[in-house]
Amino acid sequence: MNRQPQIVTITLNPALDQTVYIPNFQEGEVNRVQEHRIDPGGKGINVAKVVRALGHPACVTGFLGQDNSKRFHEYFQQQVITDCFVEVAGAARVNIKIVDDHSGRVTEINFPGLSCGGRDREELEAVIRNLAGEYQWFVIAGSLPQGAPPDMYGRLTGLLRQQGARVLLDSSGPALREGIKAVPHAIKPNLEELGQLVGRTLATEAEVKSAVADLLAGGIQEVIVTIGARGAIVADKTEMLQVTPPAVVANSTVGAGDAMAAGFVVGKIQGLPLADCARLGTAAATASVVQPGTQAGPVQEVEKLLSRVQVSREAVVFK
Ligand SMILES: Nc1ncnc2c1ncn2[C@@H]1O[C@H](COP(=O)(O)OP(=O)(O)OP(=O)(O)O)[C@@H](O)[C@H]1O
Ligand SMILES: O=P(O)(O)OC[C@@]1(O)O[C@H](CO)[C@@H](O)[C@@H]1O
Repeated sequence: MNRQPQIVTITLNPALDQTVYIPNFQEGEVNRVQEHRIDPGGKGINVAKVVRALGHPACVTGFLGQDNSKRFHEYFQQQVITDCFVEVAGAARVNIKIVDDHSGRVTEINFPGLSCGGRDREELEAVIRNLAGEYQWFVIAGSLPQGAPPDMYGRLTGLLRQQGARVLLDSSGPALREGIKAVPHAIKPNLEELGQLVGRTLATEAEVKSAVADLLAGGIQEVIVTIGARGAIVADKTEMLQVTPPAVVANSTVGAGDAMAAGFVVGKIQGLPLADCARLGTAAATASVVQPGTQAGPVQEVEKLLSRVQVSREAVVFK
């Protein structure tokens, strides 16, 4: 079988991200919205939009709710993203992202989202089995919909691995804990998610490195730990790198982690070494942070940022 180096992303619980800009947002007070926008999102969909912005083909699958699926289908058509979503009853959630442009703080309100049943899951597995025969890299990302068993990502990862595909898993809580039992090729937790996964607080560089080393020893090939504006630790069996983004004025940090995953996987399919995958991921993440709402940065911006990303074997993230 001649597999294409296309990236398929799996989003079981998509969202319309409603980003509201409120200067000096005050909890418990009346707050007035200055600007707002809505973007089709959910982690896997965000990964696909960045993959496309970087000039690579992307295919998306997962569940969409039939009551508002049109909005997503139209978006995929506009962005020239191959659309293999399975429709289920209901509507994708609307997640609220409150950006305080004075402090730069983002408050996220994420709803539980779609519900799926056994038939829905069977239909999706059939779609994914077909795609696995054709494509090589899969990014499974985000929370599980209601009704999905906690080991659903583990099951999908196992199915994809059996067919020789590579999986990057980006989730949190029980979905991530159960998912890694199927040993995905790579994972991309943020610092908090990594702490929850290993069951300990990770405050120092040594603590993070030891958690990463434990995961690599368990068979995961690449681990990316994102730490917001401070950057990321990116590791495989041979090296552990620290990557710092250039200082930028953030417009919305929502989806920055998804952009990092997208750039990293694009680097992998281009056959780049780990340091360059980390650099491309970080440049894509930084470019997305500058954009309003949950959007990809343009490829020209990513290219300009590449040389300003610092990749080091020394302690730069926790210095
Ligand atoms: N304020 C910022 N300025 C520059 N780069 C940033 C900023 N915030 C995040 N980044 C970049 O984005 C990457 C991912 O950020 P972060 O750790 O916030 O991801 P995340 O928590 O997984 O995000 P999400 O779940 O919203 O996608 C970081 O490693 C960094 O390179
Ligand atoms: O509730 P989940 O599935 O964990 O995260 C959903 C979400 O916050 O993740 C994306 C940013 O990474 C947003 O587009 C979306 O609203």
